[in-house]
Amino acid sequence: MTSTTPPPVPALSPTAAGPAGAPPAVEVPAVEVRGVDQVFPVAGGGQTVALSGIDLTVAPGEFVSLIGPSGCGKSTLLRVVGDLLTPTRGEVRVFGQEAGEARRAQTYGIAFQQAGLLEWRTVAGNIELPLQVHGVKKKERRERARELLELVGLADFAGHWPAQLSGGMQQRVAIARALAERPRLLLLDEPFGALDEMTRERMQAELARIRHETGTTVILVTHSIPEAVFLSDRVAVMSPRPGRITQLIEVDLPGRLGPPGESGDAPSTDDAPSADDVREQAAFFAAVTAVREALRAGGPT
Ligand SMILES: Nc1ncnc2c1ncn2[C@@H]1O[C@H](COP(=O)(O)OP(=O)(O)OP(=O)(O)O)[C@@H](O)[C@H]1O
Repeated sequence: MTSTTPPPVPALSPTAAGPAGAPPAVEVPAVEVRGVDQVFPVAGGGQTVALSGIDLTVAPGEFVSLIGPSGCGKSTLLRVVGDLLTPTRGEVRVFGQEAGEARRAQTYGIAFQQAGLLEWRTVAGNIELPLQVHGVKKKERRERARELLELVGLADFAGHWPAQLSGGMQQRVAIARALAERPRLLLLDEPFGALDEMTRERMQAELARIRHETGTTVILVTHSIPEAVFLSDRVAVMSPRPGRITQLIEVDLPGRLGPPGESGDAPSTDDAPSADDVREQAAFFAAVTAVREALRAGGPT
């Protein structure tokens, strides 16, 4: 006899629960990329198909890395998300807005491999620049720059000139500047690519902490498998050109710092395992292997 017991009603997740009687509130993704192609014309005729049929959804507060062989379109995809490039086909929405609207609403913070600091402005002056451009009053700018310098561990360097800082310190200033307007989405293109290995690992730990403290959604372009695994909730593996996302690999490292309030077994920044401990976990090596195999399966790197 067939059971007539109704299936259990699934518990509503906090994001799906609306007020009594109201339809459930659906969480708006931080980023939605649908069917994006990017084609560049080539001088003398012809074209380069940089991206083909890209679909990607990033949840609020999530950290996603883009990894793939050189020239596969990682930076192009980041630029499309950041409205620095209009896709040939397809659609991008950022926190429910069309990408151009999101840019005008100052949703983005962007940092690239070169820190790109203005040599004639002090460290604090560089961080204040986007605020100044948008008319924020001097006192408020000073206060925000002070907070950000604290956040990136450069509280004593406000009055220094960029040329007086190491590469790693300059990159921290660039990240502080990208965070100045409290963006909901941080786009990072190889921000640690020019740094030596030790500095790079330290910066990765800093970025994990900054993300944990600010709750910012992050998309990172990187060539480094361990970097992607250390930082990301998911790693998007891309094929050689034309770039497609061939696999999305979830990374779950016990106790690692995650978004605010979701730090796994780690109750606070102080009690979280050290970055070195995270990098020595079996789960870390397993995720590195999974990404490496996905890259190999996608074609030559
Ligand atoms: N503005 C442009 N005009 C023409 N072609 C471009 C342009 N930007 C990128 N491309 C081409 O698109 C392809 C993807 O470039 P992109 O820089 O996105 O790759 P990538 O994966 O970030 O590379 P890398 O890892 O080497 O930095 C490359 O073939 C590149 O030459």
